[in-house]
Amino acid sequence: MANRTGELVEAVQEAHKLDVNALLRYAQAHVSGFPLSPSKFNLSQFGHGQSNPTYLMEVEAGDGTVKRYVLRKKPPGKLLQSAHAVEREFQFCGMWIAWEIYSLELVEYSFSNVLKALGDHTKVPVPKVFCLCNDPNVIGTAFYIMEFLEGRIFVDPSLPGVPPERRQAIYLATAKVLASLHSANVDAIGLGNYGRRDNYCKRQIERWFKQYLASTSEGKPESNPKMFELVDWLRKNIPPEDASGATGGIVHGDFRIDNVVFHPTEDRVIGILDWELSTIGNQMCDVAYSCMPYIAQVGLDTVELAKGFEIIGIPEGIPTQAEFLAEYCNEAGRAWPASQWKFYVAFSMFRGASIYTGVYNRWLMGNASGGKRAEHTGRHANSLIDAALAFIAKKTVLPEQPPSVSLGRRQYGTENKVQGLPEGSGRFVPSKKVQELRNRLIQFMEEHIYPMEEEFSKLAQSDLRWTVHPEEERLKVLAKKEGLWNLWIPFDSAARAKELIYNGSANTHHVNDRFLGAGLSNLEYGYLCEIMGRSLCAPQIFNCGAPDTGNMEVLLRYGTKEQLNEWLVPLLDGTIRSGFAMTEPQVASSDATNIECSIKREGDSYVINGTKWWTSGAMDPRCRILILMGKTDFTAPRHKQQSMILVDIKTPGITIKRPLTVFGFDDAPHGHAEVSFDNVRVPAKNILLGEGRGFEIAQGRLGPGRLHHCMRLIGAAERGMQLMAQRALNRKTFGKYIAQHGSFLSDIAKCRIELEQARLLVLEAADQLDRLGNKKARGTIAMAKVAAPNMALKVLDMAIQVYGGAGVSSDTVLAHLWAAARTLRIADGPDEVHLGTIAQLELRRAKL
Ligand SMILES: Cc1cc2nc3c(=O)[nH]c(=O)nc-3n(C[C@H](O)[C@H](O)[C@H](O)COP(=O)(O)OP(=O)(O)OC[C@H]3O[C@@H](n4cnc5c(N)ncnc54)[C@H](O)[C@@H]3O)c2cc1C
Repeated sequence: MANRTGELVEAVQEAHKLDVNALLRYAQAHVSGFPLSPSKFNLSQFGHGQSNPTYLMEVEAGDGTVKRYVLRKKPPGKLLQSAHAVEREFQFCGMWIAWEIYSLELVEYSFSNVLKALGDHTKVPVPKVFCLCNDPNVIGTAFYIMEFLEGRIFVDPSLPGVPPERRQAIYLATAKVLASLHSANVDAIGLGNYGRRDNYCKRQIERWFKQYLASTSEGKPESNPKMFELVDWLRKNIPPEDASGATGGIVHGDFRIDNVVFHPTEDRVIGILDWELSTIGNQMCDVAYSCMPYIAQVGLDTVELAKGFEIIGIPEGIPTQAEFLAEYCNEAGRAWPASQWKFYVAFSMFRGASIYTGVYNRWLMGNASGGKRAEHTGRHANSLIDAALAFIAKKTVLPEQPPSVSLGRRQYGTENKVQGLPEGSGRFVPSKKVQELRNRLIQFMEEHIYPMEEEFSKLAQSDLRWTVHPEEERLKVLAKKEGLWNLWIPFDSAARAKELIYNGSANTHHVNDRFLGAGLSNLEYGYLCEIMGRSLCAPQIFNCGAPDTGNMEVLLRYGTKEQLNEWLVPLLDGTIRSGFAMTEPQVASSDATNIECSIKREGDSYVINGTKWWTSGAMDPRCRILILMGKTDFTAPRHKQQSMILVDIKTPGITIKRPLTVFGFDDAPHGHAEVSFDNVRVPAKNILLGEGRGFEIAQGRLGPGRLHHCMRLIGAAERGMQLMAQRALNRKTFGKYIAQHGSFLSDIAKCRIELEQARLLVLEAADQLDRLGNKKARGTIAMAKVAAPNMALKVLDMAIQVYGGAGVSSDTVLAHLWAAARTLRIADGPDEVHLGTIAQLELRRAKL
């Protein structure tokens, strides 16, 4: 939830009280338009995020109008013994810390000049500064009075309570406004002498290291040898652009989302606050610092360093770090910083560690301005040093290139143009990279998969039906080798997996980058998934089958590191398979609030009781893990009763009761099982995300995973078209090839029209999913889910018709493809539910 700027105030703290009369006199003399004989004057203090005491001045003029101003002053705290040092307050990652700055004269309140220059000469949104008072005799310290901005401040970077699509807009607006600040021409606006552009980081490393040494000298907290290691690395890895000043310009110094004021209702920035640390320097430091929520979060009120979004999962709607950066780079015209990113992030953490050590030292001496809240800062400093070193040790910290399909569908830099659509191409034409993968996939299908279909089908109808054909495993190894493995993984999920699985895991010796797909967007995968859909046995050979992809996506998004290592790694490797157990025979499960399976906490375990059916994949001998949805609290609000939990299929109390059949097909060896759970006890740590989060996970799971069915249905229909045309060109009835009969020509043409319509809709849905996220794309996804199976059924039915008796037999793949397509009018959520979604959106639009 955002806080209104006017609601962030509280009574003035005792230590920050000031001479109100003196203040009023000064304001009347120096602030133009300030009421001269106010009937009321109220002073309150902002409680959040103010490095220096900041007050709201509310003045009621004689005519009853109320004017609001903001006053900001230096803190009253004790000065350090050094003649040059002054104590200031500074926030790092959302909380208060005290910060010492040497050489105050470098920045002595001259930031008000920056605000003025930016306000007068650029479009960078900054509050107007009305006056600056350097005379400590007025209210005890220097201060300035500026415009009060009525708007919203997002105190928590995870934006709780904000709808996902707005989270995206808020982050992108933040990236944009930082870019606009960094684009200001300092020479043209008279700030050329505000600081030095070159060697900023070099100077800062020495300054903060000196500070660290001063805070850890004899009789003070012990120094951490790892800090020396970190400094050594930083000194050796300063990017060349730092020396040249190529990335030099205005640096805000404390640029975070909660130092930005948003418009009261629109997701645009109306002001950047807290300019005390601004200077001229290397702007990439601002950029890295603004990305800290993705990497690590610390605060005075927390004992431990909290993990960043890239580790714990990015809240829905918030762009990935790469997307946020891509937006910034695009707007600021900056090169993609992949090769320097380690340095800038590590530098941010190093600076934080030095600051925290200083605060801790003062806390031990009894004069930290954060009071008791500063007691954990020593630990934070060491955690930051550890985090910085761990970050440096990572294999990759950013993709080599910015996301090819960014949130705004933009291209970043000329070198990336080749990744986009070829010149003059249409909207839905695959890029060269995708086209190349597609060709390889088609070749693989022709050489290895279609020829094996009959063989696989024979085994599936034999007594050995619930065993795996050895050729299937051999083809999986081949697909891995050819880079056609796990292509479904969206690039952002791959980045998270890399982070969580590869770094420091013991269980990854056999897993490498090949297991994380080809860095594709959902749209790009759409062109490939379609090809796999031409054969029922293909998706598994490429490790792209349902329900594994949906389950892997759940683990990628919501699993803990331990869960990922135990279950996701073997799933990505294709050595085990999984099931998703939600549907129950006794209740209408298209409305998942009906489900009755109970998940009850008992000590360190959860105990599961209930019956599930249509648990696809549970018959497979390789199936090891089920994601089960049940209720942890039958009394909670309707959508908070459900939870998801990981269940090892071998747990006592689980009985696979029977395989279900679809029009007689049991889909062996994969199968769809009825499964009973009788006092099944699983460790409490197996819960996903937490109790009551089941629906939230289901939303995440059902987006991309379910669109895969639509993509495959396009492929199934293409297979139908191809078989239909071949048959019609080769078989004669009543003296003519079927293809010469007028009715056939009309039918096949209509099938083609419907197929192309559905394909475009599916691609559009995938594209919207990439650009807008699950929620905003839901209308188009719902349309695709209705259109694709209905179209495929029509085309396959027509192909079956052309094949006559052979069509309804199992001698061709058509009957099985048709049966599978028919289930998807139900299994992927009944048509009626999707139609309901589409209709609701339509009516909502009409009401606007
Ligand atoms: C081949 C196959 C594989 C499956 N795999 C899995 C799996 O792996 N895991 C899993 O948990 N489940 C799976 N399912 C189950 C599937 O998700 C459910 O069948 C589906 O959600 C519908 O639930 P239900 O069968 O209880 O039908 P019900 O909820 O009883 O619905 C029956 C019918 O009611 C009507 N209806 C429902 N809602 C509305 C509405 N809002 N407006 C108008 N009419 C409505 C529709 O005609 C619908 O078909 C699979 C099903 C099949 C056929």
